[in-house]
Amino acid sequence: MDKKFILSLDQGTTSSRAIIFDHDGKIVATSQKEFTQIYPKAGWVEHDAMEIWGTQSGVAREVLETAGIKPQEIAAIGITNQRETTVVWDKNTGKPVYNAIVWQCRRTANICDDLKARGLEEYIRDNTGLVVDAYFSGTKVKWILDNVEGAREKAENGDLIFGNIDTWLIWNLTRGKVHVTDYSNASRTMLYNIKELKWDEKILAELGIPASMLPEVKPSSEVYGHTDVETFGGAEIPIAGAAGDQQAALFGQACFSPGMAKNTYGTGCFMLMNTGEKFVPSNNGLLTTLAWGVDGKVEYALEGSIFVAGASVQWLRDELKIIRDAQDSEYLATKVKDSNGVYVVPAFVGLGAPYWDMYARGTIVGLTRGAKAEHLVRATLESIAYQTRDVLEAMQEDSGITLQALKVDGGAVANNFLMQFQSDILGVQVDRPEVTETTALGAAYLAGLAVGFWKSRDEISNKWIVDRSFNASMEEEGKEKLYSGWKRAVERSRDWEQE
Ligand SMILES: Nc1ncnc2c1ncn2[C@@H]1O[C@H](COP(=O)(O)OP(=O)(O)O)[C@@H](O)[C@H]1O
Ligand SMILES: O=P(O)(O)OC[C@H](O)CO
Repeated sequence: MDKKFILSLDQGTTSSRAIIFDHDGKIVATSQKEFTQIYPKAGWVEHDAMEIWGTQSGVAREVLETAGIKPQEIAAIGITNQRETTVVWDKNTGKPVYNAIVWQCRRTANICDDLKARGLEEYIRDNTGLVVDAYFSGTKVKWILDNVEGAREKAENGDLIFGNIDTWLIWNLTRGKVHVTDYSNASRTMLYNIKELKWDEKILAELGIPASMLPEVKPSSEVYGHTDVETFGGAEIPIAGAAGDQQAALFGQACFSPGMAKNTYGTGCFMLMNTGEKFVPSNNGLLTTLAWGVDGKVEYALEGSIFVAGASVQWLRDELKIIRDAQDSEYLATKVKDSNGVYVVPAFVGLGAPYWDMYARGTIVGLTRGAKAEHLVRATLESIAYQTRDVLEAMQEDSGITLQALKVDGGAVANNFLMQFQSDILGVQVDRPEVTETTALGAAYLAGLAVGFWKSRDEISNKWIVDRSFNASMEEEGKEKLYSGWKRAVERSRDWEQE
């Protein structure tokens, strides 16, 4: 049977998605399911790893059925995932010993403080490219070993294994045959030495994590194994690519040359710039990370990680209940001419780049008696654009490159008000491509390249098509005044949580 499609599995923070792409890189069918967000305490975030597997395998089967495509027509599967989120499971039973600890979770802030107090910050930055923060997987693994009864003993006996969501999905898709990750995901653990390309023994020892728990690190475009015969009605489909969702989006946006950058607006917002085969350290609060391993080499990226972007729109919808749907935010924001001096700093889980403040918390400032729900909605959307300016400035400083245009993608780029305000506040053109599911597309490209479905990155670059460009039209003085208000608001949010 002709293999005409690639199936991409995009396991995000709030939903599991399966998308089928054709040879033109166009979406043929999509299936998506949201899953439970678990908040056991303030600042803690968990997912049920079995629910993640259940929803992800469910949407994969569903998308094939609804599109009327047989599993035998799928040339390969590509995996992309929310990064850093940590699963530890028993390799004999396949059962997680604890809920997945999500990248946003702040419970390990004290473990991070301890690493800093022991003087490890510089070593970790130089060797993993990361700042010491509860964001990354390493301290989450330690927390599980320290807090789940019997876990440390089992881990030391070699019974427990660790993985981010890519590893967890590949393990389940192959029914426990394959325990791997790719370079991009490994680089988010704070356990992987991105210069020497190996697990870092010193950090593992400092955190007390047995090396036997760790997956084998592989290129991002390679056949890791095949799906178990029972998963997709008898077909053994090659699993041929994997990358963390932000790196996959960089690939899907065809940012293949040094200096090319994209910003993805999902739950959080993540700006990545390709820096080629060079490890570029940051002096301005960004991360250095592995973009991918492809064609026998690894490439690096600079990253600005913003923890809360679209999630703040979900907060307006689910907690404040002032919008019914994320897309209502655009209509409400445009009903007022400005935010009336209101700033929302959505530091619900602390602040990521460039501030790295685990103790910052959400703040609303500038309220007056005339402040309306519309102003709050507008200020929330504007906060996404301001945070992006914070990281763009850091990135231009670190790379020495002034961006002429920014490629954007992710769920929230559907919001035209946000995109226009983004361009205005940056003073940079914002380019939205036709396919905004760039994360899934990047994973599809990685898998397709591994099995010869696509031949080269050049072939892929030619498929990138712009849908709409937004051009900056705000005058300089007004723009700078608004931005300086944001900087003052951020200061108010900092160092708040005292636990
Ligand atoms: N029209 C919109 N305006 C603003 N935010 C939106 C809009 N549509 C979706 N979003 C936000 O985008 C996010 C979903 O984007 P998605 O790329 O699917 O995220 P993730 O992969 O993190 O789950 C949600 O947080 C949602 O609130
Ligand atoms: O689920 P997303 O798309 O918000 O991505 C989450 C990031 O991978 C966290 O690092």
